[in-house]
Amino acid sequence: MASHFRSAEQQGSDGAEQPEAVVPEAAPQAEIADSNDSSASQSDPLEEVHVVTAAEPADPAEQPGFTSVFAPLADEDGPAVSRTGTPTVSFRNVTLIYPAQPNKPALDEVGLDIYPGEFVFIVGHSGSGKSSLLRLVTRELRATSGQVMVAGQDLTKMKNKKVPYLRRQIGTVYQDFKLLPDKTVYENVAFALECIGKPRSIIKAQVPEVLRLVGLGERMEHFPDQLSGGEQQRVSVARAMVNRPPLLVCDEPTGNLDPAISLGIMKLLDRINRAGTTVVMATHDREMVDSMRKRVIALEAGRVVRDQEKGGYGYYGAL
Ligand SMILES: Nc1ncnc2c1ncn2[C@@H]1O[C@H](COP(=O)(O)OP(=O)(O)OP(=O)(O)O)[C@@H](O)[C@H]1O
Repeated sequence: MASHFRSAEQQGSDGAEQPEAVVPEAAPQAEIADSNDSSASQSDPLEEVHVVTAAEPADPAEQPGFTSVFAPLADEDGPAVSRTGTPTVSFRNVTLIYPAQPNKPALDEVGLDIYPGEFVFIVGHSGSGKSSLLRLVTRELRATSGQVMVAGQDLTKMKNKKVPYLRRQIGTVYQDFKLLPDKTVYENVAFALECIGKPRSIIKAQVPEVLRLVGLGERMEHFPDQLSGGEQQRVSVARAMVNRPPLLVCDEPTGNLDPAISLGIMKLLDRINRAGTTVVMATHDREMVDSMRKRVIALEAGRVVRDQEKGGYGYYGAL
């Protein structure tokens, strides 16, 4: 599968590098809000392929040849992912040490490759390093040593000013949804596109489409506090996917949801993956991991202790 990523080097303008800072826990979604980013151009090849224009009929999904970020629901196994070409995510001897814990690496010499189209669960005890690993992928954090590559770009060397361009190619979904409470469902999703300078016509076409696809077509004018937890998580999935990112990073997306609702979210993420998006998900949800039979990477004390095709939640010590 070809990579849909664009090089951050091609996207940013040159200039003096900004001082490096550890980006706070806050939302990568908010990081999309790069108001100085004038290069959210319509000549973006990724977006030209996928964009739904206002001139199209009300339901583009009914048009011949329409391709969505969501594949049809399917019971059979998805297509095998060939692990060739440039990995979407590649870690080489990655160590991460938080200043507050200098003697205890959060990640310790981690090596892994995740290829385009894969669906990978990251599992492990609390504190094993799952969130830290994901935060390296989104460049919320920089590795202390080693190399983190995302779509061939070396994030350990990437200048801060290029990070927003990386982030707009990575959808993120979190346990706590991170919705803006004073914005409607529609506005929450539209905001992600507004922040990267999308024209209003594109926003008006694309936001209702993605909300219909997550089953919230009738809830667009509701506010987050009028929705159930599962519905709020659907909004955050819609927000993550509205710009068709090739990589979706999820940190405990079902952590606040009951099992039945979690299943619906997982089916949604599975459809997104089957439509070609690489999904990397940290989770404690044993039942979900066991039922999905996807690739499982297990961490223990910051080290990879298991990397298994069609794995189960398992026991972290087992190799
Ligand atoms: N900001 C921080 N400062 C110092 N240490 C941190 C920080 N964030 C995480 N850690 C430490 O890094 C290690 C890995 O934490 P991390 O949050 O990545 O684990 P996790 O597997 O995601 O845990 P959980 O399942 O509870 O979310 C832990 O020892 C944790 O205490």
